[in-house]
Amino acid sequence: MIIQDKVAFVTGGAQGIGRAICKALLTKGAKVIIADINVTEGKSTASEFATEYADNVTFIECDVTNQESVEGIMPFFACPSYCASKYGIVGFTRSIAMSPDFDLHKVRMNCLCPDMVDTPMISRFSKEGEKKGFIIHYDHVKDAVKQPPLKPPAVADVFIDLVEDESKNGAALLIPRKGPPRDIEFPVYQ
Ligand SMILES: NC(=O)C1=CN([C@@H]2O[C@H](COP(=O)(O)OP(=O)(O)OC[C@H]3O[C@@H](n4cnc5c(N)ncnc54)[C@H](O)[C@@H]3O)[C@@H](O)[C@H]2O)C=CC1
Ligand SMILES: CCCCCC(=O)/C=C/C=C\C/C=C\C/C=C\CCCC(=O)O
Repeated sequence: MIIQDKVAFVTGGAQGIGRAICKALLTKGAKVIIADINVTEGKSTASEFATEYADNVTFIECDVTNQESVEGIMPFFACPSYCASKYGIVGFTRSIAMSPDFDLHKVRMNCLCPDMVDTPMISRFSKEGEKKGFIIHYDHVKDAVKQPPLKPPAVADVFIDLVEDESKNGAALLIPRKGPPRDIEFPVYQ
């Protein structure tokens, strides 16, 4: 798909991975709606981008859930409920992608499954995060957390590739901390 002049609705676009995706889309000439539950951060991000991209960016308040993760394909003992919600998104995405309605709407459904990304969210992988109930068994996970995380623009680059590649529908793309992104291969059940 050619991104220039398309309208993109980016949920969670005020900060972190969503913000990097907004920036990548604006760079490609899209008109971007930053949709986020955090009005202060959303307005601030929109006005910052508007200095360079003027009328191509706008903010609206919006409450939605949920974006995909590596935890949608691999179990993780430190946050089982979070992990379960991510498995759910993979199943939902692949189910919609194979719908017979696809021939009518032609909307492709794919998901990105990044490993840990350097955003405010990863502060939850800490002793403090454990005290607040975001994770459990911090002492068993802290070494994994020490490896350098991905940077949000690296995830946004893979997102742009996925949007531009019209051959992809129902894909789940793993973005590891080391090495190139790759398609997850799912077992075929007949
Ligand atoms: N940071 C990481 O290591 C990874 C994050 N993810 C997933 O990617 C997504 C984004 O994560 P980050 O950018 O790290 O998080 P973040 O916490 O930095 O940013 C999340 C953004 O979403 C907004 N938001 C939260 N709840 C919302 C709702 N109900 N409706 C609309 N907007 C809402 C927040 O206000 C914030 O602007 C999350 O679903 C996260 O689980 C996936 C893999 C790795
Ligand atoms: C090695 C771990 C790879 C982790 C990839 C990932 O998805 C990173 C997530 C970062 C933080 C998640 C930590 C805890 C999640 C627990 C609760 C989430 C609550 C959701 C919310 O809306 O607040």
